[in-house]
Amino acid sequence: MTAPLMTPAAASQSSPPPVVQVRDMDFSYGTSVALHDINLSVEYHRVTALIGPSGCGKSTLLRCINRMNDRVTGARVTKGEVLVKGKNIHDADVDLTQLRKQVGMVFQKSNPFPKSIYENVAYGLRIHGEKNKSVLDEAVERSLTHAALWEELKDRLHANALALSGGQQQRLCIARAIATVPDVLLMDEPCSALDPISTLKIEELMHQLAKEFTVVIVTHNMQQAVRVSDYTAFLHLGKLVEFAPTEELFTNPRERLTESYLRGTFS
Ligand SMILES: Nc1ncnc2c1ncn2[C@@H]1O[C@H](COP(=O)(O)OP(=O)(O)OP(=O)(O)O)[C@@H](O)[C@H]1O
Repeated sequence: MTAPLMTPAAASQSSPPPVVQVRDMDFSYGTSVALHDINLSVEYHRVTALIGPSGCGKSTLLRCINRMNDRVTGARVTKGEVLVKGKNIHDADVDLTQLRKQVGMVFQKSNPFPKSIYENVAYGLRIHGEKNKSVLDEAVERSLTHAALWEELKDRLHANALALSGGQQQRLCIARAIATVPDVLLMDEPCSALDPISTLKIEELMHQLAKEFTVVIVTHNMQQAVRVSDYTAFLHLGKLVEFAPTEELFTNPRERLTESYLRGTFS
């Protein structure tokens, strides 16, 4: 007897759940609502881009994934939930340091510490108690390799990170963020302060990084979203208007609002 074919429902049951799930989430800064009823699923080992006009809530949504908004007085999720690997990140037993190890972040402006290249990358492991030199050495080499910096920097690991170029500093920040092997890497306009060549290097890195991690990137640059991402979410006025595979969203958007944003004909 031949085995019955798997139904689509059974097939979807066997695939892993998304690494990040935002469900029915509202978010406010004090009394000002910044995000309304957001639903977003981020798949493992994919690059997901958040796009939309200035002030639509891209960075706020990104920072909800590792509770970076907790630093802002009065900022809070007022409805819904955010799950990382199935765990609600607002549960009372969530340790913020562990969460930010699991969900690393790279900012718009590179922010290396005024320490050596080696110490910048080893930092996250050290604060989690790692003292073994060979473990640290291995993590520094692995992370700099993933950030396409090892060959450039391996002979000057003890030089001050602030002496690096802007593009190298940003790749060093990527190396620092991945040294603790996060599940998810959040990138908030990581190329906006960089020249075209440094931007290209970081864009080239993204697909490599997604082999090991899951990447969520905020970008103002629609062409960059097309070049680097597998999925794109378009936000407008705090609402997630459309979320789809990038090629589909850019070539055949379902929503008129998405289409007019892509065409640059917003009224
Ligand atoms: N720290 C804050 N306190 C109060 N309101 C804030 C804060 N940060 C952002 N907002 C507000 O929340 C809304 C969304 O801002 P956010 O920075 O998330 O948008 P964005 O799409 O990332 O914008 P941009 O593309 O200009 O960076 C805006 O109305 C903004 O003014």
